[in-house]
Amino acid sequence: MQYPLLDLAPITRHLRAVASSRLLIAAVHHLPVFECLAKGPLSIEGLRHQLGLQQRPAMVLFPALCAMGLLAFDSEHKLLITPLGKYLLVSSSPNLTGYVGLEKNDAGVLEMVERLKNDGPLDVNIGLSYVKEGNTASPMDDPQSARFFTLALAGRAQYLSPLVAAKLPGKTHLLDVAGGTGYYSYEWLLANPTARATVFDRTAVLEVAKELLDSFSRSGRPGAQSVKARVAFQPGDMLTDELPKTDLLLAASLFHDWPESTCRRLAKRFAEAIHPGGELCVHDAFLNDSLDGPLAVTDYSAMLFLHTKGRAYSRKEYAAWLKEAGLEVKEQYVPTLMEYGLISASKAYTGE
Ligand SMILES: C[S@@+](CC[C@H](N)C(=O)[O-])C[C@H]1O[C@@H](n2cnc3c(N)ncnc32)[C@H](O)[C@@H]1O
Repeated sequence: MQYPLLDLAPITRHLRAVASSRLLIAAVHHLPVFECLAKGPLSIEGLRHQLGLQQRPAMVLFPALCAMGLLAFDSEHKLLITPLGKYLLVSSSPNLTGYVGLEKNDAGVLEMVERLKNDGPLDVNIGLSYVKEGNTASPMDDPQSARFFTLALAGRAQYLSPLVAAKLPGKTHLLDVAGGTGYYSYEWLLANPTARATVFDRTAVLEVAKELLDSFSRSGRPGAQSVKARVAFQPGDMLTDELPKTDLLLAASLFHDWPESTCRRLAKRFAEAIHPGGELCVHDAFLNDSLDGPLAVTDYSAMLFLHTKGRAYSRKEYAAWLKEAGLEVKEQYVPTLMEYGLISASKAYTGE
């Protein structure tokens, strides 16, 4: 790779923008967001109730409309329509509602509307990408689709992992939960030549990770050959199985696949797996604490909403779960690239 790295964010921004276009059309033509607010500002909860939306779709839609400059928060943290957003009211003359409605019956828009209204697909037995929960069949357990979804993330992980590895602390053992390709572990082991790592994921995903480790070891990069013997692959269910104890736990692009209640549960499970003095690092893209952007992340959140059980969260939301799990959250935010960054939290020594 060439250094300094070129930020690939423009590519993912364009990719994700389609999901937020669908949010915009849905908000104007299928959920009367602007008409509801025409009577005056409403709290998030107030607007959510008027629209009949559950929490997750509301927290995908409202921040996105703020990031687009169409809604904003007033001094009482109520949502209002901005001067730009007023052009999406049928009572405004002129307005762009007709123009925005050209694609209102597009299949992708209708799918977004269904998922917004229902907080996910109508058929709850549809296997969602990157998610394995309970007895519902998951594409991550089917060899063919697990390979497809895992390899789809390989380029991003391969590109970001040297940067992430350089910013992670040096410890003796890394637990890469839901590690996918395992690239974050391989790069971290290259940077920490005596450390070990465990990649924890579903069996079918780990089959792909093992092949990628083989190529990584044979890449000819100095030290790469020594990495293979220091990696363990552990198949399992991170929601129910006991996790190996570790002094550094990485949760890369993981929490955003899950609803808030599961994120809380995961934070607790991860905190339990960390030795006193150890650290938990989250590599992800974060909403502003004010929940009104940035646009690149609200676009991403719309895409995550369509394909997983999650959405993008703010650093404040992560901090609350990690604190609740007994960890000490660090103030520092370490940006990487492609809108991602690292936040971390440590587990206090017990003094034993
Ligand atoms: C979005 S991918 C992230 C992969 C990797 N951390 C990365 O950043 O490239 C989420 C991963 O979570 C794994 N996963 C989902 N549900 C799981 C579960 N219940 N137990 C273990 N792994 C799970 C998936 O198989 C997938 O590899």
